[in-house]
Amino acid sequence: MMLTALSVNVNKVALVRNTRHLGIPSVTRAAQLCLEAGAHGITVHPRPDARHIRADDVRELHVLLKTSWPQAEFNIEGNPFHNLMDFVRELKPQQVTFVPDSEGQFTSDHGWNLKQDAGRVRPLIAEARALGVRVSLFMDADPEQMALAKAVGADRIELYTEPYAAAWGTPRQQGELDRFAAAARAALAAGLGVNAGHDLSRDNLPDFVRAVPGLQEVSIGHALVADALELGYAETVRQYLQAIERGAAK
Ligand SMILES: CC(=O)[C@@H](O)[C@H](O)COP(=O)(O)O
Ligand SMILES: NCC(=O)COP(=O)(O)O
Repeated sequence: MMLTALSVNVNKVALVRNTRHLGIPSVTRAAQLCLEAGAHGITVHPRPDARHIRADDVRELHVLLKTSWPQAEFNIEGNPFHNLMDFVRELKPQQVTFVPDSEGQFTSDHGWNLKQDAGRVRPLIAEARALGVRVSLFMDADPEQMALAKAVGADRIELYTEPYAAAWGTPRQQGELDRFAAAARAALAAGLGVNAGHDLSRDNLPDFVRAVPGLQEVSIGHALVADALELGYAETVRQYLQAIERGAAK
């Protein structure tokens, strides 16, 4: 059975770093320690307002991965109509994740509506793929949109998991898991790979991994960095990898 890859999102390391002009905590050192502990990749979301990840962080992480971690994946997220495509053209990461966020948005909180956006994103997906970059579309758990994601040229979708995370541990949990499983099945049936992310944690991860078929990658940042403040990066990554393994176990 395929093991779900863990991609660590280091946005929040950059957020703390940006509150002083001292360069600490280091984003590249956080990535190094997470990769040494077994993380399969690094994710960044260089928002246009540079509230956390800055262009220099993206370039330095690209060099770190290329020189020291060639088997690890670099996943750059963002809105392709803002600053994202400049990074895709310059760095050609293994994966780009198109996220329909507005410039000042508090955080990502919805997926694409391809019934209205397909025509706009199609050429940018084609451009990224022509550069050899895998394209993932940030999507709500809506089975109807999955065939559209395939038709517009995406390789994968990333399921926006906040609704599941908010339901975890409540009577709504199973209903949300069923909804996400149905969306994943629709994505797989359409020939798409399945990623997931947003508000995933070491507590809610096992149930999600167990319920959602074909889950290739989870990208996790906020909760993981919060845990690393208590446990350190290495122990935290170890516990997140264990959480994935617990979910994958029969
Ligand atoms: C797309 C998504 O759900 C997250 O990867 C996003 O990067 C979160 O952004 P913030 O870290 O700015 O909340
Ligand atoms: N795509 C999700 C991601 O990269 C991190 O989201 P979060 O764990 O910070 O909510």
